[in-house]
Amino acid sequence: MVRTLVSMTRHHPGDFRANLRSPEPRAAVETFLDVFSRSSLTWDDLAFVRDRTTLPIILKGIQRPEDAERAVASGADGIVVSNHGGRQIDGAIGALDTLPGIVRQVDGRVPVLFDSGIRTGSDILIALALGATAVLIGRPWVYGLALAGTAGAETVLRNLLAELDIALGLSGHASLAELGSGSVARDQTLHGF
Ligand SMILES: Cc1cc2nc3c(=O)[nH]c(=O)nc-3n(C[C@H](O)[C@H](O)[C@H](O)COP(=O)(O)O)c2cc1C
Repeated sequence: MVRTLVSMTRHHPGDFRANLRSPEPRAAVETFLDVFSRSSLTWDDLAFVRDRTTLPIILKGIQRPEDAERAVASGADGIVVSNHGGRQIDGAIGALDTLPGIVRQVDGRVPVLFDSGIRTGSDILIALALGATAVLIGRPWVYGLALAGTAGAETVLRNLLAELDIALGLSGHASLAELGSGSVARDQTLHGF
């Protein structure tokens, strides 16, 4: 089943049928790597793209301060701290846990956007307090879209903004500008916070 699903994500019906007919089924992990990894891509490719466009380049999926540094050094105009939906590997570090270290490393040189699990206004507040320049929403607005089309997506976003207002007020902040690492508390023994 895994092999079938992965094959379908390639949008190559021919490959899909060929895989089904294969007398030697490939290991799921081998197929996964074949589909999702491009071992030929390196950081030099980012510099190559940078040299050829004046469009902003925002690099998504950053999880380590070292990679954030390389992204900035390679000319990225911003980064997105993200765990890609957390569905690629069990036990991966939570994106929020990586945020403070990356924010420290980037030190304001480029915007640090954040996604992964933003579901409520409090989630937005926490990410901004930990230094995100802004947050991105992945699945929630898609759920709204599925339920009620454009109006559903709008409702999801309006609810998030309303919740953010309430969370700000209830936590004693008059505006987003007042948010900082002192706005949130956390077990100091974890992840070097
Ligand atoms: C169906 C689906 C496909 C995705 N495909 C990609 C992808 O190709 N590249 C990527 O960087 N992130 C991908 N993501 C991750 C999202 O861009 C986003 O980082 C993630 O869903 C976390 O945000 P959320 O928790 O608000 O959904 C995908 C997410 C979903 C649900």
